[in-house]
Amino acid sequence: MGGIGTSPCDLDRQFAPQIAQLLAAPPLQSAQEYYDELIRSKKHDGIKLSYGGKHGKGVCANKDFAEGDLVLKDQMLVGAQHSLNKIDCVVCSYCFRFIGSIEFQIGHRLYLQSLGASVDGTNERHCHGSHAGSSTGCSGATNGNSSAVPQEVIMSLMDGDMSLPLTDQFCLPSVVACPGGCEEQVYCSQSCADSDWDSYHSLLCTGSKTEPSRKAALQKFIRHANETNDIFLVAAKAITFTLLRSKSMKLMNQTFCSLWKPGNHFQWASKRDIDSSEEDLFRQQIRDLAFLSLQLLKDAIFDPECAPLFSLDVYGHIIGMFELNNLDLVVASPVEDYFIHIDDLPESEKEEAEKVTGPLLDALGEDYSIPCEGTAFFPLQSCMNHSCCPNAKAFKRDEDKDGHAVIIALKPISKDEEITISYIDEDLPYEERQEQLADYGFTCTCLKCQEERPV
Ligand SMILES: C[S@@+](CC[C@H](N)C(=O)[O-])C[C@H]1O[C@@H](n2cnc3c(N)ncnc32)[C@H](O)[C@@H]1O
Repeated sequence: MGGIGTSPCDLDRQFAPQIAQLLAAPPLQSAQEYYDELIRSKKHDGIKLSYGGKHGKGVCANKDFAEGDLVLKDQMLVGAQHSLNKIDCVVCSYCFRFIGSIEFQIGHRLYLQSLGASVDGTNERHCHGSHAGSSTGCSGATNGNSSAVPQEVIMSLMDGDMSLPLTDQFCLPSVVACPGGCEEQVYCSQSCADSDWDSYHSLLCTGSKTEPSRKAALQKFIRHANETNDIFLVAAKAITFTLLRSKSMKLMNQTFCSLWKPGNHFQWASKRDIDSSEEDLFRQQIRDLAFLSLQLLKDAIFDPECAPLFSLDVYGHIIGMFELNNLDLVVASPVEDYFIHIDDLPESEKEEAEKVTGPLLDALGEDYSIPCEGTAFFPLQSCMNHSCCPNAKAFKRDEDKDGHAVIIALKPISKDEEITISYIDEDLPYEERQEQLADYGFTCTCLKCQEERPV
């Protein structure tokens, strides 16, 4: 691993050939089989994958699209809400749809605000992704004043005893509990609860059904991730997702193939902000943090049959993929829609409604509209190559209420044309664009870059 010395992880040495195989570009045939099946099963008729283009894999149109058309709704393979964001939004832990009711969302937020609590039970709100280079931003700052609302009101909002005006127009799915009995995960339906259990959560649940020593180990792992970087929670999900599908090296390779991206090896974090003389030390610190996180995870769910999956090299690859690809999960808040609706009412109705809603809005503060935010890996979006003059973009519409990635055509796209998105702010000047794209391991040579490149 570059200039920072030998890996502290014994598994890296013990299983070097298997790890190399796991981290190598998947054979074309496996990749093709995987993506063809994904596109077929999810009925993504409008797109197809291209292999062996000048930037590796890419996504092409399988039909003509007009400007504004929906190109793709991509379901995440693995994702998680940011720890801190759990204070602001209660969402389904599988599909990330808001759940409960508008009253419950407001009551829950005011309740936690009144405790001044963070999600792991300590008394301070801390920022996830606190190390430099983390892609996880720090939202969840509340500037409201929950003490202005009596505790009884907060409790009756949470318990469903109090109804706010016109919330029947903003119905949310009711809350389904975790089958393992933990209070960390909640769902919008039994099918989401079951899918989450089968895909990841059966190995990560800290509920009463989990054996006590494993439960304690999991709690330690989760606490460490909450205190350092919650990207570790998503990485753990990627590992459990692979584990639950794989009981042999071959199966493990096939599953892991869906998570493979070029250029992500061993880059623990963005290098751009760091003075090169400090870089080795910095990278070592990040690696040590990840190693500790991995040890805690191993204490909880190690499976000797899939030992290479618990190597630091593999953990680093997964973290690198999430950090560098900046795969944001965003779901707009129905609480925002609700207050906008109240604000848009005819004056007399508005005045009446605001007698009840006004104090709650004041108590929530400016951040009343915070969306659900997290990190996710979207299997097809992540096959889209970059252009500084893209023909598509990720853009949620009003009707998109869950954690899917939604890709919309920015201009007409013809059948067989490559679909490109911009990984960065494409309006930045040429030099800044190239600097940011260097983190992704390439220099952009799109038409716009060719035109703007200084001679
Ligand atoms: C999210 S992946 C896109 C899919 C990728 N081509 C593949 O084969 O899986 C991002 C990686 O694709 C390559 N890539 C994407 N857009 C590119 C571009 N405009 N020029 C050069 N390489 C690009 C880079 O290796 C980048 O790190």
